[in-house]
Amino acid sequence: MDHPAPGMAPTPLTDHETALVRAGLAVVEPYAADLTVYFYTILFARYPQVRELFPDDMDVQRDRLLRGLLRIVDLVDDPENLVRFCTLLGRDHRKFGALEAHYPAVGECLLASLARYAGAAWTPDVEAAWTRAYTTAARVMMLAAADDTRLRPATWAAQIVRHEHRGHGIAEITVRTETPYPYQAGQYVSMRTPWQRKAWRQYSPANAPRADSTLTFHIRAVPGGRVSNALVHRAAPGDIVTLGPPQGDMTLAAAGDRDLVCVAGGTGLAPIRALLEQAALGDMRRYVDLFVGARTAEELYGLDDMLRMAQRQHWLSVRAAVSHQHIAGREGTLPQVLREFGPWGQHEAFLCGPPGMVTAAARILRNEGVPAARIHHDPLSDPVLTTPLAPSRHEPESEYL
Ligand SMILES: NC(=O)C1=CN([C@@H]2O[C@H](COP(=O)(O)OP(=O)(O)OC[C@H]3O[C@@H](n4cnc5c(N)ncnc54)[C@H](O)[C@@H]3O)[C@@H](O)[C@H]2O)C=CC1
Repeated sequence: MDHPAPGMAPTPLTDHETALVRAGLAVVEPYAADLTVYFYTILFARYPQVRELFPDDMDVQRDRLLRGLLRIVDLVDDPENLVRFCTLLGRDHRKFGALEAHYPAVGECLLASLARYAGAAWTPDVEAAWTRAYTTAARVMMLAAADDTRLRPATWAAQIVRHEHRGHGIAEITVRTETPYPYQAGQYVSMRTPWQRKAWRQYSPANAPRADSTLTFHIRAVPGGRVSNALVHRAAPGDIVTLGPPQGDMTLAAAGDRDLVCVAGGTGLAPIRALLEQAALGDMRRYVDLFVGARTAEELYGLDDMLRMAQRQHWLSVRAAVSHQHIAGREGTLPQVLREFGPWGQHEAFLCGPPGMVTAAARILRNEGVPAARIHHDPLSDPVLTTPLAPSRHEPESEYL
């Protein structure tokens, strides 16, 4: 797990300032989509040199700004987690080429956008509280980025050394980094291709770290997904992709020594596979129940591999669930099948796959008495504006301003 550098703890906002920041956000929230368009318009008009840091197609980026902003506001009275989030965000922003000079520019345009949409609610007190919140977050990000510069590169070049189609638009792609890429099994990685140089997408390596600096990704081409389509249908051995720093807390270190229940939907098998490979390398003293789901039996692309692992590892049992096809003994959605087995109350859970599946499986586990802190998954891309502000203080953070 990444820890913030010492000495970064900001002076916490007072309760009054926190309330003002939250109240300000509540006023503009109904106009959030317009606000983010306005923000980028004035940012690029006032600081044209910043434009080149951003992708041509800004749709995903707008959503990320909101996500990051909401996260910061959510943590504004929780200095420890605020520092942790901003530290990761600052380190991750190195890959975009973010410089210290950009932070005041972003702050100025953000506050101007908030002021415009908050109208009369943008009082001097609200402005002062927002200025302090932004300055605090930006300062932590800048310090973290500067510290990180001394420790590791901003990005890693990786050459594709194997590219195999696994059917149903899924490719298994192995890359080798020029210099060692430090990550833990279960983490995810942002990647960019040579064809869309500003577009970064997240993928989880499907393997535990290897001595030969190779990583294998399972990537499904999704409709309109320019990066995933390029990786599946255009990329070939010899092409160079770029990796950003690893992220995510879904590692074995998070699991204590309890038995595990792992639920993997579609290509969500990747990080779960990495975790199990990592577990198999150690002295395994716990049991693992793995549920692998797909829409059709043909799409259970990684099942055989997992069944072979279960033959070698006595601690692993594997069950498959097929949701859109009648297959005796395997029919059902992952949440349904999960409910049939158990009990899971004493387990540590790792979930990965479509957000709807992860949410449904997490709900079942919670109902069985598994505390939220023992249910691990990467952040879900739920629509930001319908996400409540207050909960999930301990959810792994990852999103990118
Ligand atoms: N680190 C991460 O967070 C990773 C996340 N993923 C995500 O995993 C997903 C995989 O997509 P596909 O392979 O197309 O999966 P898919 O659409 O083929 O579905 C896989 C399984 O999830 C179930 N499922 C889908 N939606 C559900 C819902 N709303 N409720 C209950 N069960 C549901 C299906 O029945 C099936 O068993 C993508 O959303 C991808 O972004 C993939 C890899 C890593």
